[in-house]
Amino acid sequence: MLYIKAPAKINLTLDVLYKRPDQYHEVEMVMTTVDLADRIGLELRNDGKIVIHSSSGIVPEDDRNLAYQAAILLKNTYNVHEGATITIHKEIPVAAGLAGGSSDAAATLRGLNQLWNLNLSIDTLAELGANIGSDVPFCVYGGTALATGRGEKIQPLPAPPSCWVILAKPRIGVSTAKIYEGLNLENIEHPNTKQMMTALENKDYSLMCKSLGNVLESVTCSLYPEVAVIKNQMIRFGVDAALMSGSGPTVFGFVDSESRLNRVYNGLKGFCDEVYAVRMLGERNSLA
Ligand SMILES: C[C@@](CO)(OP(=O)(O)O)[C@H](O)COP(=O)(O)OP(=O)(O)OC[C@H]1O[C@@H](n2ccc(N)nc2=O)[C@H](O)[C@@H]1O
Ligand SMILES: Nc1ncnc2c1ncn2[C@@H]1O[C@H](COP(=O)(O)OP(=O)(O)O)[C@@H](O)[C@H]1O
Repeated sequence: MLYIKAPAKINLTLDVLYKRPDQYHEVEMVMTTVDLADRIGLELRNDGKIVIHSSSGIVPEDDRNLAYQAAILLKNTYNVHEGATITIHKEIPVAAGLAGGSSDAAATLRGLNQLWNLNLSIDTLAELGANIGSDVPFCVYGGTALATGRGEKIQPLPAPPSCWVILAKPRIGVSTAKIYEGLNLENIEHPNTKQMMTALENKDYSLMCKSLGNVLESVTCSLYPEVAVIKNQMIRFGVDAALMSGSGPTVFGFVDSESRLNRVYNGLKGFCDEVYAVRMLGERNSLA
């Protein structure tokens, strides 16, 4: 059995520039992986089938599963005769703004590349992954990157300064399409992407905290007020900065001391059942 780690991502910035004729939005996002990860087990099958097992009751085990779609795409594109049993040990909350499904698809591409001895480059896998979803190419590379286009154009960035990340997910799932649809393009407060990139280059923690911004946050908060409630609680318990990730509803906060981490974590645990304290992974090569 081959095991591959599929980490969650957070969006340090998420900006929307305009709506494209293909109905996607042109975005500019600084993304980074965090150490909250699904584990994907891959086993070779000689009957050519792709079979999915998932530890989560809510993730589909059929062709709606993004890992299944990734495997079929790779198999058909490269005319592979073998199959695979793909076991997904789910740790990343589903429909949370943390790219769990995209990361499972990306890990499947990386893992099957090994299992089926395809010797494809990481760039080829990322290009293929764009057919599954906009966040899949970033997840193929991992680490920290600027994502543009509809999210599939990836430019590597330096790892963020070291700190703790607290994630809290209210008990709702959010549809990404619905949140993008709700965005009023006439009235956007754009985050300062360049400033965030400078913060990463200089490993400047306080500038990173100041530069966080996500144009989808107000859309999700107006549909689901509990997201704003969690963000305010996080700030009240003492994080240095907090932001919603992706289309939500997960909110993340940063602290740079362990004593404050414990205070925030325990405070949030009092009224939110899905709270995680993790490290950023930061670098591309941390995807063993
Ligand atoms: C918002 C983000 C930020 O990282 O993440 P999540 O909240 O999903 O984690 C991403 O842009 C989500 O990427 P992903 O979840 O892969 O989206 P896709 O499957 O490609 O698209 C789902 C739907 O979202 C909308 N969409 C997505 C990407 C984009 N640049 N513009 C869009 O308008 C479209 O309506 C599309 O049909
Ligand atoms: N392997 C998978 N893990 C999680 N969700 C999946 C997977 N495959 C398909 N999905 C579906 O993708 C949708 C989005 O899930 P997810 O990727 O967790 O969220 P997000 O896009 O907010 O980061 C869910 O409706 C879920 O049913």
